[in-house]
Amino acid sequence: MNRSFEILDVTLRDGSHAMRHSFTEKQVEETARGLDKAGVSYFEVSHGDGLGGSSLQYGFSKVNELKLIEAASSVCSRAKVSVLLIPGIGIKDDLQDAVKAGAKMVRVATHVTEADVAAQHINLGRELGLKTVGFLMMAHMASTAKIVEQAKLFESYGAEIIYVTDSAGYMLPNEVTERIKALKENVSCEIGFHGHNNLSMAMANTIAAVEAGASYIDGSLRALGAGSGNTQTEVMVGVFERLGYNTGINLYDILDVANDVVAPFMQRPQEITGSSLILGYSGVYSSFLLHTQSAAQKFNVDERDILVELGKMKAIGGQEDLIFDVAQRLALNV
Ligand SMILES: C[C@H](O)CC(=O)C(=O)O
Ligand SMILES: [Mn+2]
Repeated sequence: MNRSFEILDVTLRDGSHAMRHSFTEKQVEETARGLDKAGVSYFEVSHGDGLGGSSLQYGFSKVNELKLIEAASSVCSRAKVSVLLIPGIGIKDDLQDAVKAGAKMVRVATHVTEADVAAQHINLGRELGLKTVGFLMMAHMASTAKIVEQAKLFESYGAEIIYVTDSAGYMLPNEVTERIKALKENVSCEIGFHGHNNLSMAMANTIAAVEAGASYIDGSLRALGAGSGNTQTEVMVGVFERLGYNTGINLYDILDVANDVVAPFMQRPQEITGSSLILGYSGVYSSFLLHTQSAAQKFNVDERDILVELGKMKAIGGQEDLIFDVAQRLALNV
């Protein structure tokens, strides 16, 4: 039986945020081997902020991501490695190097209103023969009409799949349904959805996305990802089987890699805490969580106040330095 949709696992990329970008080759190799055995078709490996993300602004990687991509690719017999690239953070050379290391898919990620910065990278993805995806981040910050407009740009550049990305874990199922349906009606690419669980909506939103026609869905093992984490891959396999879909993934095998490989290296349980809930409530980029915790500690202010303020300012990915500015202002009461 053909798969009803593809589950794309992002443990080794979104999980990099939760791991403070400290993945080792051994962790990556063992996770990749397990994902491959379980029947996952695509999984992502990069710094949490994509190729070239290792920096003072985002956090330095313990191990160069090209080595991690190589390690993952070397143990896969069926699964293909995807990489994330934010234009300007990652450059064309990074993508070419990632292909040499074994990448077979690129997801070119932009803020939801900035698809126009992705043309060159999407073109390059196609030229290199990669499965090429446009990934619209912080999708809650734009109207459905705007998302359709931006998706049409991605499509015109050659993207084969377009993602609605709930980076802040802010969206509710009806909002996901509306956006995915509109994309299905207005572009001919396949549609994907990437969720975060800050308001405990990741699974409900994922079901809404699939029922509205999404054919690529992101998840991570043990939910390892930014903020409260992503839709949990192994739980998705169970839930969608119960709903009558064919995920093509073996439930016991995916449980084994989640529990025997990923759980032991997690730095903390992936739960909804006060601060990670506020990310969703205020519409703040999930990967701001750990930076906010560091800033709150440094300036002795409440993490939640920083996040609420960032939400009001409509801060977006790439503005991580604002977190420290806000914490300092709160500390000085100015
Ligand atoms: C660079 C981001 O972490 C991409 C992502 O996973 C999201 O926006 O969510
Ligand atoms: Mn994410």
